[in-house]
Amino acid sequence: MFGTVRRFAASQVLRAAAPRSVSARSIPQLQKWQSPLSLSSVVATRSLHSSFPRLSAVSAEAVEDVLESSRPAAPTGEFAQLATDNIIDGSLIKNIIQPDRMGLKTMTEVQFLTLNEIVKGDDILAQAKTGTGKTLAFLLPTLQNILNDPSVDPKTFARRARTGPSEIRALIISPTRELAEQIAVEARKLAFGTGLIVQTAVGGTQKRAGLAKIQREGCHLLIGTPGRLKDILSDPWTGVSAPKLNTLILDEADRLLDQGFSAEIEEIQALLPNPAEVDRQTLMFSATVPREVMQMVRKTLKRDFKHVNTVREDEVPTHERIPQKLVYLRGLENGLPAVLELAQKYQERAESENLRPFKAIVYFNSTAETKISAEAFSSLANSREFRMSPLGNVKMIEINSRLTQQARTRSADNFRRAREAILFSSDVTARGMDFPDVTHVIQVGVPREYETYIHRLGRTGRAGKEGEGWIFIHKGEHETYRKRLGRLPIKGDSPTNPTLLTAGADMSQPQSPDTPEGQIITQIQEALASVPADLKVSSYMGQLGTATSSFSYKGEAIQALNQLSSIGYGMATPPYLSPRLVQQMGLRGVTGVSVGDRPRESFSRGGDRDGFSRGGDRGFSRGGDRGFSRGGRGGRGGSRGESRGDFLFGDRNRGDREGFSRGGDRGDRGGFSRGGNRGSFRPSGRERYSDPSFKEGGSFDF
Ligand SMILES: Nc1ncnc2c1ncn2[C@@H]1O[C@H](COP(=O)(O)OP(=O)(O)OP(=O)(O)O)[C@@H](O)[C@H]1O
Repeated sequence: MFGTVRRFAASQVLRAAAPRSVSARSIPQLQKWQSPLSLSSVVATRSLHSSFPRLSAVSAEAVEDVLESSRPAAPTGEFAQLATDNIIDGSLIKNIIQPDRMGLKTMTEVQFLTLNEIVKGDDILAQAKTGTGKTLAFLLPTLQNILNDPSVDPKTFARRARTGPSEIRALIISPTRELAEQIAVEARKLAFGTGLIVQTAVGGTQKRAGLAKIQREGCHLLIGTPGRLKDILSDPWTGVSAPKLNTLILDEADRLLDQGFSAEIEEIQALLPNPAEVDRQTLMFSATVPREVMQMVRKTLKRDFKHVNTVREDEVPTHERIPQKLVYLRGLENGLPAVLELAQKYQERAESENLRPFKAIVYFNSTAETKISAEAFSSLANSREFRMSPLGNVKMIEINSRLTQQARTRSADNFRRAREAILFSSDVTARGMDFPDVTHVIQVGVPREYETYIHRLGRTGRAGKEGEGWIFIHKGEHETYRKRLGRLPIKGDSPTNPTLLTAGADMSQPQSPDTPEGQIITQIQEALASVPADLKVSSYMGQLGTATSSFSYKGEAIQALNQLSSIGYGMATPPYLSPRLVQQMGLRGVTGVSVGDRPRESFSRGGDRDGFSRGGDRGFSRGGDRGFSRGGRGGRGGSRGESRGDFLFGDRNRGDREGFSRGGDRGDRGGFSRGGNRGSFRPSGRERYSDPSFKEGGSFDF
């Protein structure tokens, strides 16, 4: 309502009558597109509390309209009709429907239900399952609204005239860099030929080059990650400001409003024009909206915001049609063999049953696990035997916040393009990333939050396609699993007839070369043998935080990790933990903890199996080159007190928090580009344990 007034006040009304621009009020044709949402206010409060228990924290007066969950699920409305009816500009629609462009025909439910409200200017909280087209749902009406703005002259754009860096009309904030870039790609496709200029501001990229581009070309729609946006907008020297901003969009809104980002989002809002002077529409989109963030939602949206919820009341907020399976691992060391077995079995089936080839994302809770797994599988993939196998064309790709932004973008692009691949990933890709044809999402360990599970799973089965979800956990994590994920439709694997034999195999025993599972385990053990020792230590340390919080008993977690280090990694002894860390983690007196301040080398020596000796001491001396030395990890060298030695290798210094744990990998920060004391990373030489798993217990300084 306010938005309508704002957009079509005075002189704007004239413009609204022009064929190109559209007003919900002035164009009668729009009425037939009027989403049922506007009719649902009478049931708002009831449905809010009875139908969406996860949202029960919202106070009744905060929400004016909530879409009844019983609405038809089928998408309604052809895109082409929107142009015919003069609701959306013809160029935008052409870009959507032309087969050589986006090639889409019909709106999805969330697109249909939010279009009218956004064009009208309402504040919206939209909740729809992963992969249901939320990006286009906010981009299309937002670009239309910019075109509707009479102070934006498309002819000027057509001549590619300079528009200036302070012409920003809409701002999209995304929690990760990859997602911001993906949205920008989509926005540029959509805006093609309209003259609208889309720019990005993401961390890890050269700030100066990005700024110069904005200054040179101007900007109507700016898409970025919180830190970089704040940097740019708060620095008067950049010349980039948004005095005419009409629309603020928070994608993955719940993530942006949780503790990790909320302060920055507030700071960005403070840099925008005062909403009392320049009316602003705020849009929030997410697949999940946990109750903890609802207070922030209320603070950020207007009192009369609309809540569009396409998640039906009888439905868990994930794709019910995607089969999800739980597999118990005998030991943590069984995780990678189980991944390989799953890949092999599927690929064999794919060939005979003509299924899509294996394209999987394997999620881990720590960056170090993604690194060690990618390294082991890459080495495996280089073997002749593997290349000749049905998995021979599968690309092994790694993505996490420890990589440079360039490498992250390259990994995401490679995986997007790949037909057959495994992406070993931290949570940097868990939200919003739209990789085509992902057949499997495999989660190793219990994810730290329910929402994390849902978003990760959402990388498969997108846009109506098939997919499978798998979760591998140690039996010691059962209780945490039950509490976090117990209500989801995840089927336990049959104990009597297990799908993955390697998951339950005793890996401490010699493996039979005559059984497929024996071969797989040997392959993985050999591949891990070639992994440098520092990676093994960092993986152990990375998992120390996650395991001690997801296992019911710390002793069991330590035992499982020690077994992983010896049987899985072939280490002679588990890494030593400094007395201080042991105390901070409450591990004093726990059986199996190796307390000590020994030099790093002493615990890193490769095991007695062939190949481990290679990865031994040498690995540590190279440690700095392996991507761990960036970001001012402050004094990794010999001058540092050895008492902290055992932390020099963990990816705890922040890397794996990539965005989804508090203060985590925060999209814009991953590249250490700032090196400041942001989040929990302190480059002062005082290492800080910031593994996501410590969320519950807080971070530790030592
Ligand atoms: N109307 C449509 N018809 C068919 N496909 C569509 C339509 N709209 C979007 N898509 C496609 O669906 C896929 C998922 O869209 P998108 O990435 O926007 O999902 P999302 O809801 O934002 O998911 P997430 O919650 O994971 O961020 C994309 O490949 C997109 O091109």
